[in-house]
Amino acid sequence: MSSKRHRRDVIVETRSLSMHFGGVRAVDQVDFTLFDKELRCLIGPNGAGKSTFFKCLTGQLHPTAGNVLIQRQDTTGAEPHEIAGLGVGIKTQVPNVFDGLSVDENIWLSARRWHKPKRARALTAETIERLRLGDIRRETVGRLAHGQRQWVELGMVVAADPWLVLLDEPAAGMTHEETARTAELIREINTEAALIVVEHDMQFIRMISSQVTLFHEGRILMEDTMEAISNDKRAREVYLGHRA
Ligand SMILES: Nc1ncnc2c1ncn2[C@@H]1O[C@H](COP(=O)(O)OP(=O)(O)OP(=O)(O)O)[C@@H](O)[C@H]1O
Repeated sequence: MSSKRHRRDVIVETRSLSMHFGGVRAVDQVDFTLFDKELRCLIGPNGAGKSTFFKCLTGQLHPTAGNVLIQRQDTTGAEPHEIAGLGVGIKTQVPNVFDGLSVDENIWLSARRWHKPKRARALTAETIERLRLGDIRRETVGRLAHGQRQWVELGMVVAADPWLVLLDEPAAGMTHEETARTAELIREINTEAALIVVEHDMQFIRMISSQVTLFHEGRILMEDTMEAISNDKRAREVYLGHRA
């Protein structure tokens, strides 16, 4: 990680970011700011625009208008591999593992994509330990349970040694225990990197106790702690009423 960055540096910014699909304003003039080492969850009811916003950050979608800046660099319209090349770890909802390879091999490939062999080996060992994947390191990923596969994917993100991590629903389909373990992993990753996490599971958000950005109809309705959002009448109406 760069030693030039400080905790209060703005590392992700969107300016009037919009993504329209025909007449649907999925994301509508969103101004968003993330500081270094922050852990931020994006929540909102179905169709609020969280995933679309996330995809504009990762380069999966190219916005209709406005700008995305990552470390003050304008990345509007960049491709996902270009964003990853800045040292950003991305986990999308679409699985990104090699089913026929072992856990070790998957993680090594990810580390080796960005680092020289010696550093890649060290990062692989470190990641296996950090994510407690030691017991399954030689297993073929295609044979793992859903939760374990998700952790291998998280491992692949971590193995690249990113300074910013973007995760789309990392706890989707997990049991309560797996969700708790994933929350623990995310807090651990946050000791070294900033994160933006799109998530539905409010229990999970409470477990990671992050700042939350609440989306509604393509816009940011509120930014605060989960507790403050739970206590806000309007936020409850648009979101929590359906879920809490
Ligand atoms: N590729 C697309 N083409 C057309 N409309 C889309 C497309 N992707 C998203 N939308 C629309 O944009 C709006 C925002 O969708 P988005 O998936 O970003 O919401 P979300 O907050 O992530 O919802 P969910 O929690 O259901 O995933 C919705 O009205 C959706 O139908």
